[in-house]
Order: sequence, then C-alpha cells, then structure tokens
Amino acid sequence: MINQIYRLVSARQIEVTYKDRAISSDHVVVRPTHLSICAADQRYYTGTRGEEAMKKKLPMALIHEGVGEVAYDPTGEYAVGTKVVMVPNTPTEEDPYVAENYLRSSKFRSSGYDGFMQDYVFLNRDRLVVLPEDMNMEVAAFTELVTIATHSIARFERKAIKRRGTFGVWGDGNLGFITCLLLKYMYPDCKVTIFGKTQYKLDHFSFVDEKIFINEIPEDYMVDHAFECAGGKGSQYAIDQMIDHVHPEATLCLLGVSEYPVEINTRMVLEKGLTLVGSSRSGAVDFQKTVDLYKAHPEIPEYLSTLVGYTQEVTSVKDIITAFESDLSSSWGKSVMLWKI
Ligand SMILES: NC(=O)C1=CN([C@@H]2O[C@H](COP(=O)(O)OP(=O)(O)OC[C@H]3O[C@@H](n4cnc5c(N)ncnc54)[C@H](OP(=O)(O)O)[C@@H]3O)[C@@H](O)[C@H]2O)C=CC1
Ligand SMILES: O=C(CO)[C@H](O)[C@H](O)COP(=O)(O)O
Ligand SMILES: [Zn+2]
Repeated sequence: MINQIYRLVSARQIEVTYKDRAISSDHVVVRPTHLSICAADQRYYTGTRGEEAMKKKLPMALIHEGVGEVAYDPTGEYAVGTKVVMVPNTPTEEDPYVAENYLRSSKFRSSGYDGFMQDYVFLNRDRLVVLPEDMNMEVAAFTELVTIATHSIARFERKAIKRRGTFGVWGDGNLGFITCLLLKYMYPDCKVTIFGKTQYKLDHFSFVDEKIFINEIPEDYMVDHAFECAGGKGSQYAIDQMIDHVHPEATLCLLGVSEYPVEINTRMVLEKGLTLVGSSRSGAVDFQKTVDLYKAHPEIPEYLSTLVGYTQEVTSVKDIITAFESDLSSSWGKSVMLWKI
C-alpha cells in the first residue's frame, strides 16, 4: 500500500512523501488519531537542534508521542479499531544489562527515523500497548512523556539509597508536573516539593505537598532526593540548586535536555557523595507499566488532563504548521494534534 509521510525537510518546512509498504505478519498497521508535540520535536522544527544534527537526521517525520487505532493486523491478534499507544523506540538487539532505550543500535522515531506523522504507522507487534476503552485520547496522546517519568523513577528506585522521606522536583512544566504526580502515587507517604518560576504554572500542581519559587528557597531547606525537569539553560541553575538542597548521599535524577554542555559543581557532588542518574527516553516495559498505572488509578489520567493545553484538528500540512507555531506561543501544557489528515 502507498503510505503518506509528512516529513520535516528543513526548519519550519514540511513536505509529503509517498512510500510503498508491503504488509507482513510482523507488523500491525495503526492509524494515528492523536499526536502530541514534544520539546525535542520543536528543537527540530525550529532548527535549534544544531546544524550537525539537522543535517544528519533530516528529512524525517516528527512526533514520538501518539496514540491511534489498529487499522489492520494480518494475524488477527488485535481487532480493527483497538485503541493503542505507540512505542517510538525500536530496538534491533537485546542486551542482558542495558535497557533498550540506551542501546546505540536502537532506532528512535523522530530522531533520525520517521516519527508518527504518517497516514499509517507500521509497528512491530511488541511496539504497541492496548489502552483502556474509555481512555481520554487527548491525555493518552502524551503517554510517552509519562513513560519518561515512569522510567526515571524506576532507575531511581534501583540506584538510590533507601531513604524516601522527601523529594524535590525542579521544573514547573509538563515533565515536572508528571514526575510530581507519579512520585505522589508511587511513594504515597513521601513529601513532594515542586520548585518553579511561575505562579500560574505552580497553581496547577494541586497534589504536591509544597510549592517553592526557585529564588525564594530557604537556605536550610533540604530534600532526600531531587529530579531535574527544567531542561535548556535552566538545567544548570536547577542542578546547582539541587546539589545545594539535598542531603548527603542523595540521588539527583537528570531528565532535562540541553543543547549545550552544562557546568556541574563536582566539588560538592564529591563532598556530599551524590549519585547523578541520567535518563533518556523509555522502552516498551515502561509503556506497559504506565498504562497499568492508568488502570489502577483512574485519577492519574484525570490529573493529566490539566496538561492538555491546546488542540488542533489537522487535515493538511498547513494545519501541522499551525499546530507547531501555536505550541511555541503556548504558555502551559501539551499541544495535541487531532490527526485527521
Ligand atoms: N530525558 C528525556 O527522555 C526527556 C526529556 N525531556 C526534556 O525535559 C525538559 C522539560 O520538558 P517539558 O516539561 O516538556 O518542558 P516545559 O517547558 O513544559 O518545562 C520546563 C519548565 O521548567 C521551568 N524552568 C526553567 N528553568 C528552571 C529552573 N532553574 N528551576 C525550575 N524550573 C525551571 C520552565 O520555566 P520557563 O519556561 O519560565 O523558563 C518551564 O516551566 C526539556 O528539556 C525536554 O526536552 C522531555 C521528554 C523526554
Ligand atoms: O524527547 C525525548 C524522548 O521523549 C528525548 O529527549 C529525545 O528523544 C532526544 O532526542 P534528540 O537527540 O533527537 O533530541
Ligand atoms: Zn519527547
């Protein structure tokens, strides 16, 4: 069949390409219905990802956060119309120690490989997770971002010392919101503090124990462990404060992506015996865990609906451009494309 793929060819320029795809029993064909824009997509769309990466990875279809409905499964394992979340990472080998999202051989959609902006997505059958039938699909669209927090907390759990009294999360945006929320559910007895910059953003964090402006942190305020969800230029400032405001032997989980190397106060990392744990992307197991969490706690998707910031019906390339441009000027939440192209 002929599939249409909507590829970014240079900054702010998207073109349609046509690709002939053979249907095989290895693949499930999914029709995307709701696609959500990630900060990483915006770095490619605006060209701020850096000249070298743009040259190396383009042209490619953007978007690695998305859900859809099964359009065809040659084996009949999935019924037509089944609502699924799509896993953007495609591993090509297995390793007994290294997770699929850290294997250099893995192919990650919208980072050198075509993302979900296509008429149909051909997925290996272990690259989709069935969603509850009554799931809010605008929320489900950014499940991939939720899996980033799921994955990072799982790494934290394996690597940190066992004290779990207080957590600090730096970054009052999407990932900070999700990380605070999951911490509250995974460690119900712990105190979670959000460290942010903007009152109206912090107002959305109704479920945390404390909200603190980053320029008003009391000198003696300490947490057991900290998560960095700021990214960009904010990463360095956040990591600096995290180092100052954690107890000795804390674990600092780093999630924010920065285009430039950030300076870290290694003297204090050494003196306090801190563990820095970086996390990038996620794997199929994190998607299954996240969907299980949605099912066990239906309040989680309800809280997450606070993050649906902007929705755009997409029936043309012009609508895709509108969605990306509007996302750039949106001050809160995720932008979701209702994929009807
Ligand atoms: N590791 C991974 O696999 C993934 C990483 N990411 C990355 O995570 C980062 C956050 O993404 P997302 O939440 O969607 O982006 P947002 O822009 O929604 O959130 C970032 C928030 O952090 C705030 N901020 C900036 N500096 C600081 C600071 N020093 N202390 C506290 N808060 C600060 C920003 O405020 P303001 O806007 O006012 O500056 C903003 O509200 C990005 O870099 C993104 O690329 C995303 C997905 C996966
Ligand atoms: O958003 C992400 C995962 O959800 C990652 O930050 C993103 O995949 C990083 O990739 P790239 O190197 O292409 O920016
Ligand atoms: Zn992303």
